[in-house]
Amino acid sequence: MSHFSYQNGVLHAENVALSAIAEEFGTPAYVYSKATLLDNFNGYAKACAGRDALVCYAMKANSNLAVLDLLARQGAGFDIVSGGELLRVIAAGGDPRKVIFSGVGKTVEEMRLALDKGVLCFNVESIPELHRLNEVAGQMGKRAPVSLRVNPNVDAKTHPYIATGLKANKFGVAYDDALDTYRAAASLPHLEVVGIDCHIGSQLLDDAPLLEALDKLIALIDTLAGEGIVLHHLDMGGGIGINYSGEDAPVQVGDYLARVFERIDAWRAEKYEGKPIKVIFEPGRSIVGNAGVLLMSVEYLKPGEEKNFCVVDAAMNDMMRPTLYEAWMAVQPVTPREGKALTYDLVGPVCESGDWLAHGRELAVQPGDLLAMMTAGAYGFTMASNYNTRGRPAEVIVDGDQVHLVRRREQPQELFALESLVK
Ligand SMILES: Cc1ncc(COP(=O)(O)O)c(C=O)c1O
Ligand SMILES: N[C@@H](CCCC[NH3+])C(=O)O
Repeated sequence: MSHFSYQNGVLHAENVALSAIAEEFGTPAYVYSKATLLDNFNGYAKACAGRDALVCYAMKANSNLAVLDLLARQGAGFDIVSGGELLRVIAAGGDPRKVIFSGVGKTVEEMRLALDKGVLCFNVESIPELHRLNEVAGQMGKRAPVSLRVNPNVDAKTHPYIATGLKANKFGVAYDDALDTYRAAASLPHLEVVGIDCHIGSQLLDDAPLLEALDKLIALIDTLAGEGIVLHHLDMGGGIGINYSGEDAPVQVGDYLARVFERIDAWRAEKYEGKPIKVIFEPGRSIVGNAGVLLMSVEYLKPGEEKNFCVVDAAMNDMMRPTLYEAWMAVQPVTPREGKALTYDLVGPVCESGDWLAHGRELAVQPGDLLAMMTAGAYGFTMASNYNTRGRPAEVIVDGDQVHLVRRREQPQELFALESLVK
């Protein structure tokens, strides 16, 4: 459930009017609802209660330290894809022993850092990566815990740019090569094979492809067990979608997890005398997506013969999803006004024709009005850039009637502070 609602004609985050936040912190600004964030995490935690299961929040979706801290305090682990993300987890008070390290391009330095901090597992994506990790662990006198990211070749039925589980994608080890890759991993002295994982794509509305992937992983675990390679955990990745349009009907997290556990329990009962296997999930979007909005102001209205443009102070550098995926994001006035609505393209000040946030929206607006892009908490700020020397937005967390500035707006001078002139 999301805690953004109209109260007395003004859009609120929990008990705080977004207009008050705009006045205090300026726009554009990302505003997050703590209650929504925790509700979403607790949806996973409840479905996992009493089981050997770990929810490793995929922090690429939103890695603000305050968000990580709130989730760590609920017991979350983290799915990371860089050494930088690991340092964020630690800075936020998260436990590295609950960290899963994913990604196709881990560097030697990143492997060293992760081994030194004692992460739970490396999700390895290729044979060369296995060899590099074996070497680095050997130099450090350690054994690296390893899971193979298997690419189960199932169609996630999502936008091609965010599907990851097909043969054509760069991710993971091909299903048909997985057995040989496990044998290679098991033969390396400084690796300890502990698990298996997959992540087939993002914004999945239906869990059928995920369950299909699960069946394939189960079959592989059985084959491996037959060879004496016994796995201790099964990581389903992330991918559960959210309702962007008001009409998307994503599978409920509780229902999906129940179906996963039902299959796993039946399989373990039949083949392993009921001995459980640890289950890991790596959700990102379904934890933070509907917990955030991007608050912006209308700068100019430009009526035209072909199109009307509503120029706002947020842009593609603040929120990439429309430009990158042609993603449809809901936009709502903070204080809806009476009067004639026009059809607008919502665009930012960046010098690119691709700088748009929404196309063809019916809006009754005037310059100075506030708009909120809804469901913007995931892959919003984390994908923001400084293009056009634009400072990235402030980030604010609302908790009931309290407002916390959790990242201040970047100032222009900070954007070139690392640069120097040719001597
Ligand atoms: C390896 C991995 N795990 C988890 C996630 C989180 O996915 P989502 O935000 O769709 O839950 C991603 C991103 O798609 C990912 O690449
Ligand atoms: N960033 C993407 C999802 C990619 C997920 C990362 N593997 C989005 O906004 O939808």
